[in-house]
Formats: sequence, C-alpha cells, structure tokens
Amino acid sequence: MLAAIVAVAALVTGFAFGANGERIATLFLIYLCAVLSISVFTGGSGITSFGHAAFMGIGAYVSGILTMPKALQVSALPQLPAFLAGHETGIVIAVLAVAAAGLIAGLITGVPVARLGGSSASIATLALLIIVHVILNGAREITRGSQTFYGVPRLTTLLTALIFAMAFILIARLFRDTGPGLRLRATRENDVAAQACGVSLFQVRYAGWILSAVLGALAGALYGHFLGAFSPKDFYFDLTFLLIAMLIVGGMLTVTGAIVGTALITAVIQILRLAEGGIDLGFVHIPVIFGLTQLGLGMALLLTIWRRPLGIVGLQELGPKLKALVALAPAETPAKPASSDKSLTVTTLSKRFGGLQACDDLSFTIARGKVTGLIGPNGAGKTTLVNLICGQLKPDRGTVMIDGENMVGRAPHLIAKAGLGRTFQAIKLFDRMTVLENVTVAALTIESNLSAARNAAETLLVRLDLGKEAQRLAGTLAYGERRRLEIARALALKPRYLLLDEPAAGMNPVETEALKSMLDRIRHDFDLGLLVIEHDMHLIMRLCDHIVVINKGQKIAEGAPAAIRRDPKVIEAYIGAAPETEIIAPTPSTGGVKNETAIGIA
Ligand SMILES: Nc1ncnc2c1ncn2[C@@H]1O[C@H](COP(=O)(O)OP(=O)(O)OP(=O)(O)O)[C@@H](O)[C@H]1O
Repeated sequence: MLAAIVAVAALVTGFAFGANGERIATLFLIYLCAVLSISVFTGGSGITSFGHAAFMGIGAYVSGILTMPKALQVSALPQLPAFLAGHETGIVIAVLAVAAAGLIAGLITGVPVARLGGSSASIATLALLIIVHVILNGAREITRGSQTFYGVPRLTTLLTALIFAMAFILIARLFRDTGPGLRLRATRENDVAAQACGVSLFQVRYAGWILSAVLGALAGALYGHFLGAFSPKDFYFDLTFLLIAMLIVGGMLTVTGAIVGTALITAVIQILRLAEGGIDLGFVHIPVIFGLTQLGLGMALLLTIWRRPLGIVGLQELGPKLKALVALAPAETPAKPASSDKSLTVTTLSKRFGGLQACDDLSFTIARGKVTGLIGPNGAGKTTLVNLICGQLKPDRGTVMIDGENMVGRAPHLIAKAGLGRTFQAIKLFDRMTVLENVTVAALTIESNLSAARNAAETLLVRLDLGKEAQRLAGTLAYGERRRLEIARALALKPRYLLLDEPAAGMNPVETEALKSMLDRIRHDFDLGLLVIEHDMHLIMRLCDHIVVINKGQKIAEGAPAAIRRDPKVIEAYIGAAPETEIIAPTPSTGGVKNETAIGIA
C-alpha cells in the first residue's frame, strides 16, 4: 500500500507537471531511497547516523568511474590508476560494484559504531562522514579531488528511481518486521532488557548498519547518475542535514515516517528555493533571501523536535503487518548441555563498588522445580546479586554455574540463551513495540524462525492472560499487565531458571494475589527454578520452598520459610534490634508474645 501511494504520487507529479515535475518526482524518489537507507539503521537502533552521505558519495563515485565513457575518461581522469583506466562497464556491473563497495565500507565502519552504541556511535558516524569527505578530496587521480567529477551518464530516470524506491520500501518494511529488525528495535527501546532476551547488541546493530550502508551506496549511485556531475561537497553536511531533517520530520521509527518526511521536505525545499530568489507577486515583492532553504529546514527540524518528538507519523505504520515471514537470520537454538546437575549454583560471589562491598562471598543454590526466595533489607545487595548472575555486572570473584556450566565472563545475551530469564525491579519493556513483538523478540532467541517465534509468543500471551492485548503498544498497558508482560517475555526464552526482581513492587493486595496465583501456575507448568526477590513477606513466605536472606552483602540465613520467620538474625536485620529486646511482631501466630518474634506475616 505504501509503495502504491508513493508510485502514484511520483508518477502523477512526474507526468502532470512537465519536465520540472519529473525532475522533482525523481529527486523525491532518490531522497526517499537515501532516507530509507538511514531509517533501516537509525530507525531500528535509535542511533542517529550522520554518516550515510559518505556511503552515498562512495556509491556515486564508484558507479561514476565505472560507467564513464572511455573517451571522456581520458580527459576527465587522465591519471586514473592502470587497473581502472580504459574500462567502461555496464550499469548492472556498476550497481553490483556499488553494492560491494557499500558492503565493504559497512563491514569496516560498522565495528566501532555497533560496539559504541548511543551518542558515542552517532559521533563515530560523523567522523566517518568527515573521513570519507577528506578521502574523496584527497584521491584526486580517481575523484578529481574537490573539482567537479563530470561525464557520469545520466541514467536515473523517473522510472528507474521508482523501481529503486519500491525495492527500498519493501526491504525496509521486511527488515523492520522480521527477526533482525525486531531485535534491533528492541535494543533501541531498552538495551539491557534486549540483552536479557538473548539479543547481542553488537550483532544486530552491525547487521543493520551493513544493510543500511549497502542501501546508502546504492542510493548514492542513483543520485550520481541523476546529477551527471558532482563533487565531494555534494555528499557532505548539506546533504546529511537534508536527509536527517526528512527522517526526523516524518518520524524515524517507521517506513511511513520516512516517506512522509521525504515528501514534505522535498516540497518545502522547492517552495523555499523559489522564494529564495525573490518573488514578485505584483502587489508585493519578496526580496532575495539567502539561505532561506537551510533556514526553513532548520525551523522544520526544531518545530518537529519540540512539538512532535516522534515525527509527524509517530508510531503509525501504514500497510499490513508482515506476518509469518521466515526470519532473515534465524537464531540458533542453544545447545542445552546434557548435565545431571539441575541447579543454578552461586559460589563465593563477590562484588565491591569502591569502598562498598555490595556482595560478599555469597553462595547458595536455586533448584529446578523449586521456588527460592531472596530477601534482605533495602541496600542488602539483592539486585547486585541478580545482575552478577545475569552477566550485567562482572563479579570480582566467584562462580555462577547453570546446570554445571560456569557463566562468569559470558555476555548477558549468551547467559540468557543458556537458559536464564529475568525481570527487572524497574520494569523494562520495549514500550514502543507491541505486546506481541515484546515477547517475540525473546522467542526469536530460541525458535528457528519468525513464524515459530510468533506462535510461541502468542501461546504464552494467552497463558498469561495477555492474549487480548497482543497488538497494543507495551507502553500503554496498566501496571499489573506490564509486570505480567515482562514475565511472559522472560518465559519466551524457555528458561531453565527465572529470576524475578521484586515482581510485586507497586501492586495492591488484589494484584499481588493474582501474581501469586500466576507464579504458582508457572512453577507448576514450566520446568524451571524460580528465584524471587521480594519485600512482600506475606507473598514470599507462602510462595517459596526455600529462602536465602542477605544483609549488607552477606548471607545471614537460609532455609525453609518457617525457620526463616523465626531466625533471630533475620529479625534483627529487618527490625534493626536483637529479638531479646522484646520486639513483638503483630501477627496472629505470635499473638504478641515476648521473645516469640517473627517477621510480620500471617
Ligand atoms: N553501580 C553501582 N555503583 C555503586 N554502588 C552501587 C551500584 N549498584 C548498587 N550499589 C550499592 O550497592 C548496595 C546494594 O545495592 P542493591 O541495589 O543491590 O541492593 P538491594 O538489596 O537490591 O536494595 P533494594 O531492596 O532497595 O532494591 C547499595 O548500597 C547500593 O547503593
């Protein structure tokens, strides 16, 4: 549908408004290809790329050199190296060479970009733009340096641009809604949660970057064959600014946004360019205003960021959702070791933050099929411990064995793949993705294709009473539903162990009761070991088979709930005084009898 709208709009403009209309329509389609090439990476990862004009430059020059007529080459590029001189290839070979050049450029430049992430990655893309600009200027024998590179056959017609634009829309949509794109979008929403779902930040960013580099180079070739003559400055800041403005104004999160932004800014530019030269309307004369186009672009950008940070389109994607497509990069199913040891065992795990020993020689076991509770007063080190087990933090010493395999030193996404699911104290969902997509991201880690992952996710949502919410954005869910979705997402990993960090935090008693029933069901239905961190003693005492208590980073007790309730060290840690000091817990079981203290549960 998107492609059809673009095609009709471009063809109508192209044929109804003469040569100028055709030029504008062609330019719009070329810009659209360029914006989509950025959107594949930037829209997916949330990392703004300022470097794609560089890929376009590479594409334009590669195709220009290869397709330049031999006769012109002699005068335009007299110093061309021998291996390039005297060759004139057809456009098909040139396009393949452009794609290869984009691939190589993407492979090389993607390493720092994918490793860095965030604003550091954006700055790296800016460095890329500058480096390529300097190279294009410096390689005079091949590019004519800062002089105009001419003699490039003007092969880009309205029709060729349209064919490319259609292909780009299809690729961008396919990428967005299939495995790699879904996982990349998850990293944009929350990189820590994405890793906990088994997503390798580096791999998905790298894949997205390489694809976008290839598309960028192809868009550049298209642009080069439209211009016929260009110089390095045509692929520098002005073009970067223009493309980024198109992406941001339309909305970088969707393909629809890229299309709307490109169309709008192309139209605005044409109008501003007309006005820039001065307009005489008879009754009023608008004088020449230099830089009006750039000024207009800047204003559009500012207004959008201020009034609509997600762009005009926001999160709305036009057209059908691409379902049941085979994932482009199926995740390999983790080989679960055939071990007789079915437990998650933590041994002498320690972590110090500066002068604070957050975890001190902690050792305990989470057994499969059992619910283990981890309790302790505020600041005891519970979350730090979970982060150490999940690989989010590196321990100073100690081991974390999952069914006999040591996890220490492994990246969080690999530990997730090895069978460890988790939720977070402060809920971390992929808010701008649907409920179904949230769970599918995790299911993709263990299922072989997108279809299977989607089916597994749907089944899980139904089991956790979220079936009806599947197509809602996760950010719009109520609090209790958000907690449930986080658990559903963790279960999609088919974990052998599931760590829940304060699942009842912020819940009212009714919601907590529902949570308890759900956890009972999970423990019954799934063959996993549960570790539940909670401050709600009422819940913990009824839910757990075994409880580990830590205070100031050290384990102070462990055992069955009944024993823990009356453990003097536990009571002291919670109440802050020794039980001998006649503290009476107001519970029916103790009835307020001195020295029969228990921490407050019924
Ligand atoms: N990244 C960090 N850098 C420095 N100190 C930290 C860091 N993370 C945690 N701490 C400190 O380590 C101690 C243990 O914190 P942690 O969050 O693990 O406790 P907790 O038992 O989960 O507390 P709560 O029940 O309040 O969530 C606290 O004193 C905390 O301030």
